[in-house]
Amino acid sequence: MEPVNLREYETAARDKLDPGLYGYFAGGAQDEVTLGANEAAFRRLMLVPRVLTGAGEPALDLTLLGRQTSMPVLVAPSAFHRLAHPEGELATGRAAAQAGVIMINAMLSTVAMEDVAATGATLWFQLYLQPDLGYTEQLVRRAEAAGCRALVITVDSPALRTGERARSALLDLPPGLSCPNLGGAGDIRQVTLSPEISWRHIDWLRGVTSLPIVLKGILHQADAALAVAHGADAVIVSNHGGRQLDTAPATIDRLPLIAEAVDGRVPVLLDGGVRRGTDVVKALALGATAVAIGRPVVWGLTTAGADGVAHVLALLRAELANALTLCGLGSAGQVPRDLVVNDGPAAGR
Ligand SMILES: Cc1cc2nc3c(=O)[nH]c(=O)nc-3n(C[C@H](O)[C@H](O)[C@H](O)COP(=O)(O)O)c2cc1C
Ligand SMILES: CCCCCCC(=O)C(=O)O
Repeated sequence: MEPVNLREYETAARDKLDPGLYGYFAGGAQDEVTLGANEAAFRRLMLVPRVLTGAGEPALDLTLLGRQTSMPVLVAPSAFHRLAHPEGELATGRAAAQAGVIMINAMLSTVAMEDVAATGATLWFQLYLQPDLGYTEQLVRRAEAAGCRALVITVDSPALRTGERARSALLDLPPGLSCPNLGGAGDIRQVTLSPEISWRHIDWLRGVTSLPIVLKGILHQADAALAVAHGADAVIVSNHGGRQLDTAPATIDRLPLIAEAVDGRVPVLLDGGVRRGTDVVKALALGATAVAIGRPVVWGLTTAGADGVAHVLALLRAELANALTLCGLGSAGQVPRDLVVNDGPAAGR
């Protein structure tokens, strides 16, 4: 039977995947405290609807960094889509194009960015800044030439996590799979996650490209303010889906402070644990312009390729529209702060 929500897509994908691969996609760092916290924090928040507003069918579309998108949901960057489905990121790109949403293509994509761009999806390119600036600049130029519309710099990864589930499968891709964005042999070992990367590198990047720069992995309000001061065009509140620093806080809990620090100067995006349309509404109420989803896209891809990803996006769109309507709202762009109260079952009342 076809899955009817994003959680059912995870079950369907788990049933199809080799257990080690499922562990890589589903897992988080160490004790997976952050992984669990992302979803738990959404469940703690409750929505207080308004009634008799006559709002009509809700509008979901918006303009993000100069590009039209059909709803405030993006495809988060995730590596190695060909581990999930033979067509890999090509299938994901087709689904994103069909849904009219932005796809953030990972540096560690198993399909070249040019080929993903050819699907017609609006692409942003995710990059781990490399200490070798010449190499980094080559990647930037390639992303510009491929028509990527923004660079998403992952800033939560000065090192790779330790253990356990999410670390498996990482270093050796099966024969025939590589990361063509890296050039050469496309070997993951060509990527350095370096603790030497700093704001100086963001300044350097700002000087070499006119593409919008998005910093992904912001959790502290002071870093959000620094991001704006260093010329970032957007920030993504993210803990890498609980896959990097374990016991980092849930993203939705950090969002209000970050939105306050940014104060409307650039869009604030969020990822981590978004599984329902109501989660999207909560993030919009707490100051996000849009959200991104990581694992649900991989589950859709595993289950049914491009059709599965398209269905995941369609389900979330329908849930979002329904949640807005039930809240008495006519637009995803105008979700009031007082819609959300921190009053859920886990709050101990
Ligand atoms: C299998 C997998 C691979 C990922 N690969 C990357 C990556 O290459 N670069 C990156 O910035 N984030 C990566 N992420 C993190 C996602 O971009 C995103 O922050 C996270 O998945 C959001 O949480 P969610 O999965 O709960 O939606 C990855 C996440 C997963 C699950
Ligand atoms: C050497 C870089 C490994 C990054 C792996 C991709 C990723 O971000 C993940 O969470 O997995």
